[in-house]
Amino acid sequence: MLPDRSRRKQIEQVVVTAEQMRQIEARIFAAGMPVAALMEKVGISIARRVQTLYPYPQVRRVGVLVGPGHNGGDALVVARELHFQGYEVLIYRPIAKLKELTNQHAQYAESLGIPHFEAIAPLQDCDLLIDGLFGFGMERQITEPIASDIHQLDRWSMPILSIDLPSGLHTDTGEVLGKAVKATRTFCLGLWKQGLLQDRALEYIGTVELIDFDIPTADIHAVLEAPKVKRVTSDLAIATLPLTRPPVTHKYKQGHLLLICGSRRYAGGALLTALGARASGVGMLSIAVPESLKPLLNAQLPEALVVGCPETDNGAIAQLDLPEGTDLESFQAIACGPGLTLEATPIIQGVLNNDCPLVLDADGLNILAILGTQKLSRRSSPTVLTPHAGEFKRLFPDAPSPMQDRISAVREAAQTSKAVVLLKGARTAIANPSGQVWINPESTPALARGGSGDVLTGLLGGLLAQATAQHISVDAIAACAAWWHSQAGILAERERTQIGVDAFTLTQFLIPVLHQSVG
Ligand SMILES: NC(=O)C1=CN([C@@H]2O[C@H](COP(=O)(O)OP(=O)(O)OC[C@H]3O[C@@H](n4cnc5c(N)ncnc54)[C@H](O)[C@@H]3O)[C@@H](O)[C@H]2O)[C@@H](O)CC1
Ligand SMILES: Nc1ncnc2c1ncn2[C@@H]1O[C@H](COP(=O)(O)OP(=O)(O)O)[C@@H](O)[C@H]1O
Ligand SMILES: [K+]
Repeated sequence: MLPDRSRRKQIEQVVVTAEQMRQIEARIFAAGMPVAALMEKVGISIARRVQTLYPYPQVRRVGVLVGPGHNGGDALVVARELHFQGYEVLIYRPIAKLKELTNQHAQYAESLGIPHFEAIAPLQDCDLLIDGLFGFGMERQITEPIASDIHQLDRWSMPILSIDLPSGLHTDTGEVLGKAVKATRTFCLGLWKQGLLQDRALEYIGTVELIDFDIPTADIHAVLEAPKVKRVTSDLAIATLPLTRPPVTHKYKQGHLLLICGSRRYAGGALLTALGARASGVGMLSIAVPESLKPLLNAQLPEALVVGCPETDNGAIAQLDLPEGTDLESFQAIACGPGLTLEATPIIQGVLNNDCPLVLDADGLNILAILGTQKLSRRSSPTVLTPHAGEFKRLFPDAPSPMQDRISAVREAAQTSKAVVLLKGARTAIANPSGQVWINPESTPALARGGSGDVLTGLLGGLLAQATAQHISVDAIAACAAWWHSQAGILAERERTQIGVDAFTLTQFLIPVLHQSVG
């Protein structure tokens, strides 16, 4: 058995579907753990957290929503424990027929004199609600009268704590099955459920915390074969980032990145991409921009080698004019796209035909959507695509919608294109061509702001150049870039409020957040 801290770090990275959770639990029960004992353990852990967060007598009246399955059973254990701690507990039990174990707990709660109701109205004056209607056994749409009762909760203002998942959310896709509870906090049980990491679930889940119930890691490994879905925790990201250098090295051993970005019309995008790249610590930074942008870039990034390129009439890059003796394969990575405009199509064709690890974003993706993603499978070096949902749809019209199950969408896109795909959003998801998925579990809507994606492209390009030099996998480094970028947004928000995080400010928080995280 692993020491507790290291085990906890590992399980925080694991993400499961309902089916995988069922299989893991089945192994635990087959090994001899009684179902009732596990329910007791889980229920008591939740009751303790409730007491810490909402202590008696500041909070007195607690309503407990009880469904027919084991989610309801957990809720009844919580109800009983809170009753013994002095809280006034009221139970809402809309479905009379309960699973056997749940029924036993219901009978015992009755024998203790805890009142129960079929209707929701008697719970109106509660200070707090515990939602144990449905967990990962939720299998069909919620129907009346429960749907209307949940609708009623939206009009009340007390906090709601959901057990395992907000009732009504699909465990894997985060879809609302008819109607769902909007939780203030979710106590996710044992392992992270995939649905809690989908953008569309975020409105429902509130703050999520994992209630560990000591699932043996051997049972997790036995069920979860690669490819897996992983949460990019801080521990995972910091362990992967190329943060230390050998004592004897030089700039070209620390990665040489070429950025190709900007046009006369979109000068700022080039600057933000370059500032993102600077923060990555890349050994050498070359930036190809239209000739007219060269003074701006030189003034802001004195350390970079700025290559001014001939321009089209509209101020886009007409051709790459790299220095004597340099070609596209001289770099450890190329990142291109922000601000290029569609006039830069020949430039994108050129980089696609070269064998250098490549990040494509913004207009790079819009041009690729016209050229077709089939081109990528002919590349022998890795390609990373960083679309937001709109770009994703243009690139992968046949993949599942990125507005719905983002994990299936990004996985299918990576498998068909043979690229690493980083689907931007509130919970950015990254997939590699073998089907491994990473999800960035923490971010802030402060990042929903023009230019913040450009910063990510530069940061990722710089990390990719270093990863190539240090043999770190491309998907892992893309996941690290998403983590670093959003952590910088979170720190910037803390210091400057949610509306204070413009993209330039974001670049100024990349190093401070790393400094804070590494300690
Ligand atoms: N299996 C275990 O022993 C453990 C389970 N735990 C809890 O058990 C939960 C899973 O339990 P279950 O598998 O019993 O499933 P749930 O309690 O999530 O719900 C399944 C029950 O709801 C019914 N149902 C599903 N969708 C419905 C709908 N739309 N309308 C009306 N009824 C519907 C099903 O027929 C079944 O009776 C977890 O989420 C967790 O809370 C925890 O206690 C840890 C241990
Ligand atoms: N609601 C949100 N919560 C967290 N992060 C977000 C949210 N919306 C956008 N982001 C992040 O902000 C960035 C926006 O990138 P992008 O859409 O390319 O913008 P731009 O092209 O203007 O730079 C992405 O990294 C994305 O993940
Ligand atoms: K629930």
